[in-house]
Amino acid sequence: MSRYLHGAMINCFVGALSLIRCPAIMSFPVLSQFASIKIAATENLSLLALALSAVFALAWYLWIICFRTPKGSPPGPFGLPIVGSLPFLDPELHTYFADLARRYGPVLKIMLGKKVCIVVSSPSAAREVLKDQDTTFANRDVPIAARIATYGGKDIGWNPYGPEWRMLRKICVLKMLSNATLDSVYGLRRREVRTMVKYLYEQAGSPVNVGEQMFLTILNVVTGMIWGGTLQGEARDMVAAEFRSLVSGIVALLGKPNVSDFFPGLARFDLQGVAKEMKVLAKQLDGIFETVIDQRVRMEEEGGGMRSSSNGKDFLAYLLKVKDEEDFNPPLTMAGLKALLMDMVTGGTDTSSNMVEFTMAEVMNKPHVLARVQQELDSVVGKEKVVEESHMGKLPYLQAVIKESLRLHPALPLLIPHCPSKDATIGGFTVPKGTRIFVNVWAIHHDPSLWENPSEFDPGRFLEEGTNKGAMDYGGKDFTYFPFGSGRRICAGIAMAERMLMYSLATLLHSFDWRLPEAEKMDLDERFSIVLKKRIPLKPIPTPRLSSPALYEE
Ligand code: HEM
Repeated sequence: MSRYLHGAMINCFVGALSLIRCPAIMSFPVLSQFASIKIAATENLSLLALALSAVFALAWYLWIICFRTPKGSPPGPFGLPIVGSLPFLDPELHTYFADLARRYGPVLKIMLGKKVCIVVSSPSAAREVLKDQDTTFANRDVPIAARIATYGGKDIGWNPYGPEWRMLRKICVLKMLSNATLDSVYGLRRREVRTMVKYLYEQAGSPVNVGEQMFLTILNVVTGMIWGGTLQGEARDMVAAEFRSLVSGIVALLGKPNVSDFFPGLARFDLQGVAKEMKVLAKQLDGIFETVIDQRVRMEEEGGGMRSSSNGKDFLAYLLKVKDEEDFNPPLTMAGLKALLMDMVTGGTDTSSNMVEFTMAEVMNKPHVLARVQQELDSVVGKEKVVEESHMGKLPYLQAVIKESLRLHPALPLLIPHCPSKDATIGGFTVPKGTRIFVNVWAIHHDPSLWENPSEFDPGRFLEEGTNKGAMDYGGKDFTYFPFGSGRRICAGIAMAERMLMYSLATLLHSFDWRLPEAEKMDLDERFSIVLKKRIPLKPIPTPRLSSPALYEE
C-alpha cells in the first residue's frame, strides 16, 4: 500500500519533469534554446507552485488537527492530509501497531485514508471492547474483498451482529463444531492423520513441507465433515489440490490493505485490482460448491448409498434439509449456506495448519522441549502403539507447548476487525460509530509487563502452579491471553482447532524425529496477512522412531 501510494506520487512528479525534458523537443535548435529558457522559467514556476501547495496543505492540515479533531479522540500518529498514515504503513501490521502503542499508549487512533481506526493493545482496553461493551462492538467492518468472498458478507465471520449471524453460528456450533459431533467423527480425523503419517514415512530422509501436509489433512477432515463421501477418489484429490491455492489466495487478499476500503469514493476504480482478483477466486470456489451441492442433491433424489449420512453426520445434507425451512427465522438461504461452507473451509484450514507449522518450528528450535514432549508421549503411548485422541488428556506438557505457540504466534494477531454499532468510548476516549477496531492480541501476548521474557518460547510458564498462567485456557476470560478472541464473536471452531492441533502434533512428534537439512538455520519470522504465517515454510526431514514399520501403515 505505502509503496503503491509513494510510487503513484513520485510517478506523477517525475512524469511532469520528464515531459519538459522530452528529447523530441530538445532536438530542435530553436526550440531547444526556447526550451532552455522555458525550462528555467517553468522550473521556477513549478517550485513556486510546489511551495504554495505545501503551505496551503500545511495550513489546511493544522486547521483540521486544531479545530476538527473531536474532543476526547485517542492520541496517534498525525499522518498526512487526505491519505493519513497510509504511506507509512508497514505490511507487518501487528508489529507496526505494537510499536505505535509503545509511543501513543494502549488506545490509539490512526487514520487510514478516510477510515478512522482504533488500535487497542492492553488487557483492560480489550476487556472494554470484547466484554464490557461486547454487544456494541460485536459488529464487523467488512472490507470489499471479504464482501465479495462471502456472498455479500453473508457468512458467520463478517455478518453484522444480529439474527442472521446468530442463526448461522447456532447451526454451525450445534451441527458441526460441538463436542458431540466432533466425537462422532473421530474416525475421519484418524483416517486423515494416519494417511499423512504414511506419506511422511515414505518421504523419510527427505525434506517435507509440514504446513502443506497439515493443510491437506485438515482440509480433508473439514470437507469430510461437510460433504462426507459426496466426492470420491480422483475428484476428491483434485478438489483438495485446487482448494489450497484458492484458500491461500483468498486469505492473502483479505489481508491486503485496499485503497478502495480507505477511500470509498475510489472503490469503483478498484485501483489495486483486489476486487477483480477476489471475484475470480470466489467464482472458482463457488464453482466447487455448486458441483458438490448438485451431486449431493442428485444422490438424495436417487436415494443412493449416501442416505445414512443425512442422519446428522454430513453437514451439507443437514444444511440442504433446513434451507428455506419456515422454522428458521431468518431462513437459511442458498447464499447463506454457501457462505457457511466458505467459513468452514477457509476459517479452519489456514489457521490450524499455520499453527502446527509454527509449533513444530519452535519445538525443533528447542531440543530440550522436543525431548520432553517425546518423553511424555513415550510414557503415555509407548513406541509400540500409535497415538489416539484418547491419549490427549494425559499430555499436559504438549498442551502447554501449544498454548505457548498460540501466545507467541496468535493465528489472527489483530482478531477480525470489530466495529461499534453506535458511538462509544474506550479508555475514556471517544470512538465514533463505524470505526474499525483492531484488537492487537499479538501485542498483549508480547507485553513484558504481563509476560516474563515474552519473546522466549517457554511452555513451562503454562505449568507454573500458583500462578494465573496455569489456569489459562482458550475461553477468552483472561484478557492477557486470548488467542481465539473473546465474547460473542469468539472463534466458533475452538473445540475442533484444539483437537486437530493436539492430535496432529502428538502424532507428528511421536512418530518421527525431525531435523533441518544440513547447513539450514531455523527461521521463526512471521508474515502478516490477516492470518499469521511463517515467513519461510518449514521443510524438515522426518526419521521414523516407532518400533515397527507396521505402525506407519495403519
Ligand atoms: C488454531 C486455530 C484457530 C484459531 C487460532 C482461531 C482464531 C480465531 C479468532 C481470533 C477469531 C476472531 C475472533 C474475534 O474477532 O473476536 C476467529 C473467528 C472465527 N473462527 Fe477461528 N480460529 C481457529 C480455527 C478455527 C476453525 C477450525 C474453525 C471452524 C472450522 C473456525 C471458525 C471460526 C469462525 C466461524 C469465526 C467467526 C466467528 C464470529 O465472527 O462469530 N476457526 N477464530
